[in-house]
Amino acid sequence: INAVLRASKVCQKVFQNLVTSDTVIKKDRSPVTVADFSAQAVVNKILYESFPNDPIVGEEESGSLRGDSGKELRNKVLSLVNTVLDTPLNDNELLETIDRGSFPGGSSGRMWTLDPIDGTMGFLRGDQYCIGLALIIDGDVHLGVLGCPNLPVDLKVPEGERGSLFIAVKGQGAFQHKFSSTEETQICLADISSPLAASFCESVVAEHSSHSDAAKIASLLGITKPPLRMDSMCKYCAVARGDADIYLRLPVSMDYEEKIWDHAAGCILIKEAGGIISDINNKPLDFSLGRTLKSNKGIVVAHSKIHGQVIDAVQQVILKK
Ligand SMILES: Nc1ncnc2c1ncn2[C@@H]1O[C@H](COP(=O)(O)O)[C@@H](O)[C@H]1OP(=O)(O)O
Ligand SMILES: [Mg+2]
Ligand SMILES: [Mg+2]
Ligand SMILES: [Mg+2]
Repeated sequence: INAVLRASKVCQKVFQNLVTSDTVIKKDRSPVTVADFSAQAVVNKILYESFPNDPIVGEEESGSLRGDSGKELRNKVLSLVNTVLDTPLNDNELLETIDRGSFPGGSSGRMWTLDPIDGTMGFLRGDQYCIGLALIIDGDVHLGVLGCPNLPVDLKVPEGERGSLFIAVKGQGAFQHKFSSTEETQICLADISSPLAASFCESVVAEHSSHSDAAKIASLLGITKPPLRMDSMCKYCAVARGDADIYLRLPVSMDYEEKIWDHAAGCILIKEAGGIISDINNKPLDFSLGRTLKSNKGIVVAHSKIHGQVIDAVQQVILKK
């Protein structure tokens, strides 16, 4: 929790200092690059202090921070990281710390998986993004922490306080608290018995999840509410606390392999909040095969009472293609 909150703070600082309307209009990704590396360094360093022997499957690697060509970026990252760490890092320690995330994954032992910023498009727009961390033991997710700096504490009060943290521990339930307090409330999916009344959420970016297939599935299920479009793993958080009932991630290209850091923390959050998570073929997500979910395609999340009906509709639409 400490690691995710400090990484969230780093991302917020980057946004305040570096992201201007100019960077967004020019589609300049440099602020998010600084934030990606800084957040991964912060989480990896804090994990190392408590669990020096645990390997980490992290999204980023230090290549573009090395040498003369990486000096400017490296210096930006280093000074940012050292504003939130208790013991400062030097150049070499920074690179080593980031590259502690290079573990290839697999089916045995303990490992962490980290997405230092999920939802880069949302980050740059000032919308939703997430720092996602999960502990996997023998291929099974045991713990997930998701930091959502821009997610309203209550989605029904969109102008209210932002900054929501989500925690799930296997067998212990799912919880939310505000960034500004440590008081936890238990969360669960909205109770729903028919897809007719459901609302669904999906990616903002249509290249990540087919909006047209989702519209057909919604129509088959009789869903009339418009989709809640949101970047990042915040979609898992929204469904887990009942802001929406279904999360559809429908493959656009058949060769894309989902990454484990994009789903591990969300997966346990959904299960502990009483939901079902599978791929589009109703197969459980398999986190034991390396850095990607190579045996799965897409994601379907829903309350256990309607997940089967959602899968039937997904199958009808996908098979027809
Ligand atoms: N073709 C794709 N299909 C599904 N997800 C993708 C695809 N390309 C990239 N992504 C990943 O989708 C995530 C964002 O999802 P969302 O749109 O729901 O916010 C990112 O982690 C991004 O990975 P990457 O970091 O490699 O760009
Ligand atoms: Mg991601
Ligand atoms: Mg990322
Ligand atoms: Mg990325």
